[in-house]
Amino acid sequence: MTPLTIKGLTLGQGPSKIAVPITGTTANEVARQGQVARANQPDLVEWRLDFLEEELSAATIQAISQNLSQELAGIPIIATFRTKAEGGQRAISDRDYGQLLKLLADSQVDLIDIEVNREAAVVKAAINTCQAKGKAVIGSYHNFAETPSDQALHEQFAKMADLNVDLAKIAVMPKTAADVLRLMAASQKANTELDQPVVTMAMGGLGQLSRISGQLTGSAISFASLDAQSASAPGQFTVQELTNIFQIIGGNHHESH
Ligand SMILES: O=C1C[C@@](O)(C(=O)O)C[C@@H](O)[C@@H]1O
Repeated sequence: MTPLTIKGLTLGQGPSKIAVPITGTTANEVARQGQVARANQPDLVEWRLDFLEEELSAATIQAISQNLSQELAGIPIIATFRTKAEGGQRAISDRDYGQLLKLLADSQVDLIDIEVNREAAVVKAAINTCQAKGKAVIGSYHNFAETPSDQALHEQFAKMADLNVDLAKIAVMPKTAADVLRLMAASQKANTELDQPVVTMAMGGLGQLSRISGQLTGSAISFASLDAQSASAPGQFTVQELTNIFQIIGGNHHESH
């Protein structure tokens, strides 16, 4: 695995980095959450565009990303449109998804989340465009229903590696303790096999341990909500909680690899 450095922040080396999602439904609310996020000094901020109830025009994306980038003063920004099909707020056609990712490639964000299971041509073109514009691509796969088999998890990581993404992220829903442990083991294995850093989580209360065990699993980023009301996925700690936990357990040191 080769660590990835963005705006001076190195992912895949040292402690797991904390990303705070911004889930505002209006531009004003996004700006307000951006201010609160900055006060908490996270390593990264994730702008969840699927929460926005405005039209995702080029002008809107430019304006909001520029505002966030100024407000966050150097904190790297991830842009994510989590599609309904993968547990997000809004449905989108493959064509519109591809268009949106192109707009994001021209915006002020630093990393772009791309769901790798959309139409293959759309995914490939979007990855190329984003990387050509200097953005880091997070290949992502979310399963809100279950934890797929070990083989299926392996195949998802392999697909992301083939697509040459910059980070490979998998989030699953565990139904049993064994599912959580399988996800963590798949993460640890992928972390030793893939060239890119991995990001993994088992969602929900059952999966919470997976959000604080990056030193074992290699997960390079853990997502934590601004407050208990604005979680972007089940099982997230708040940023204050996660910061405290990482102070106690030493965050994440990759010496074991
Ligand atoms: O990919 C992820 C991970 C996540 O789903 C979580 O479970 O923390 C939260 C999302 O906002 C983010 O895009």
